[in-house]
Amino acid sequence: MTQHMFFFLPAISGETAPTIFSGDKPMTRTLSVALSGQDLLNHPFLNKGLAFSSEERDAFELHGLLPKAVQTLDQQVEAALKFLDALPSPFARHVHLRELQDTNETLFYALLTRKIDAMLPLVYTPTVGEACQRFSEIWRRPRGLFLSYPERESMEDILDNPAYDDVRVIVVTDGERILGLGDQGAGGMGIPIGKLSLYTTCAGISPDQTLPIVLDTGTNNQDLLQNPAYIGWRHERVRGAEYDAFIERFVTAVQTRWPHVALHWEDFSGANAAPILERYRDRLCTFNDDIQGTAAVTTAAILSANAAHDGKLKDETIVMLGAGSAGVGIAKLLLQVMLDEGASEEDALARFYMLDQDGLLLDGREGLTDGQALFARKDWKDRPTDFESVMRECKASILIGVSGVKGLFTETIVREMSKTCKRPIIFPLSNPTSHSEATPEDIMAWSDERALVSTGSPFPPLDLHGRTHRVDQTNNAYIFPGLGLCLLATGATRVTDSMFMAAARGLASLSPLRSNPDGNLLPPVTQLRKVALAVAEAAARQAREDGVCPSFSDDELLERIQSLVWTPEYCAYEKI
Ligand SMILES: NC(=O)c1ccc[n+]([C@@H]2O[C@H](COP(=O)([O-])OP(=O)(O)OC[C@H]3O[C@@H](n4cnc5c(N)ncnc54)[C@H](O)[C@@H]3O)[C@@H](O)[C@H]2O)c1
Ligand SMILES: O=C(O)C[C@H](O)C(=O)O
Ligand SMILES: [Mn+2]
Repeated sequence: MTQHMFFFLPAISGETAPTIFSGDKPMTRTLSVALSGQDLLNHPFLNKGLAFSSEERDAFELHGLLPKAVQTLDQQVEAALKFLDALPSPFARHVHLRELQDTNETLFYALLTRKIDAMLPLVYTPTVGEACQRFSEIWRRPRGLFLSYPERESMEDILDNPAYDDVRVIVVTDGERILGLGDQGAGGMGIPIGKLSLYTTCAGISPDQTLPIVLDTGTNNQDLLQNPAYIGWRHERVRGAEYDAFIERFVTAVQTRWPHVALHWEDFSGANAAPILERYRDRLCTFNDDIQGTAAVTTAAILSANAAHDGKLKDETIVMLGAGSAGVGIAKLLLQVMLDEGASEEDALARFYMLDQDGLLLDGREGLTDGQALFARKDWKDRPTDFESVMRECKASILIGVSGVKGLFTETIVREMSKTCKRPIIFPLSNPTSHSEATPEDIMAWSDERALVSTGSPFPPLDLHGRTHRVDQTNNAYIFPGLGLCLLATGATRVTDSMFMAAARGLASLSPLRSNPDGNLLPPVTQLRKVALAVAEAAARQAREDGVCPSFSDDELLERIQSLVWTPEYCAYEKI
């Protein structure tokens, strides 16, 4: 494995990680590089393809290996876009983009940053879902780490590789709950790769500081177990004490290897996500994106809707369809907003109706988690608990879908809600597109175009009152890149819930609806870079307030955030 082949600028101060570029514009600078020939071309972070100048081709023994033409990054981007355009499907485009990522990261990120609205659905939701399902077909070369249960004794040695010395942020999954697509085993690797490419695209975190990890603890997906081409550990999932010990060993190994790393958990099952977060959140700098990131973006969208008509959340009635990681996470943050607005806990809790696949959560139901028990109704004895009946009786003003099940927001449900609510807020947040609780088009038709709609996956724009209206994507992609940037910039030792609240308020402050009554709840994905910086700044101030990072001045915080931002541009190379 190659290692230490390039030098970085010194850290600006304290524990800030080394960066290659400073500020939002790349500095014209020269990088000292030790690799040459095939090794240099095979290094995705250093490879420039045809953009190596003729002097560099002399110095790095590239003549003959490259065809004669010399191209600029702009020309490469144009050529790549043309090629992508001609491919037959989003899946084919995803596969090609992944290949670009593994061969020339600068070009890959130049494409993503310049064409984020077109690229996001290809490298991320929804196409990444299909990529996880078909991961065994498309696996080509190593990226990130597969830490499998049978190889647990070697985990520390695997992490010890000097190639990972600069890692500052890890996204880890065990692949058990991939979007709404269930258990994808080792194929779940698509998700950490996709999430981390957004850390770089949106927040400018240098790709060499990121590490995607799959904890391969088996799979209960029978199709995968029976597929001779399956790339993962062909074994049923490890459970109970053995699973917990494996997670414990992983966290300890990570903490020993990188004491200041930010550890992001993603797409664990509902049964494991919250307990893991509770176990480790006071031990290291860690968060669960499905619980906390989702809560923050949803809260931001709802705060934006409320602000538009001077409403208060404590006066809304919320139905949450889905009582797992996302459902409980969102409800807890919304509850905090109501408490901040001055509601009593009792009054605030009375505003929530949370349902799962067995209907309304009722006090005393067996098997409720602590999070679910908090929202279980005490006042619903002997009444029907199915979704339709609850909707008929509770007069909801906000309906959130995090069930992972397509089509649950039926015409009856939406019409019922629209009877008693002038501007129903309806968010089918389940991913990917095929698992959305309803389409925006249907919701608008069934609500006489009165609903405020937002989805988890991207949907095409709507034609509303003769105008084109962008569909908001309430996806945690609006939060985690900026939060990660905050953690790296501040060196925060812990991630507090109030940092997610601050992130939500920071994002809500950018809502187009604030200045335009017909505007969207959230800024467009083309502004995700700006969003990440705003989220990072808001969360960083809160981290300081919460005492989980040094008490930097506002200027220092901003400088530390901005100094981390890596921009995908080539720099000149000189031979060491
Ligand atoms: N938009 C976003 O940013 C975002 C973020 C996180 C999760 N999600 C989506 O939310 C969904 C759930 O994720 P999660 O992490 O909470 O999963 P989870 O497995 O922890 O929870 C799923 C919940 O849905 C319930 N459910 C299943 N079938 C149901 C039915 N027919 N009716 C009512 N409830 C039903 C389950 O009982 C469970 O409570 C997934 O589709 C995921 O893609 C979206
Ligand atoms: O991955 C996404 O698009 C959002 C979310 O984390 C999910 O699990 O659906
Ligand atoms: Mn997720």
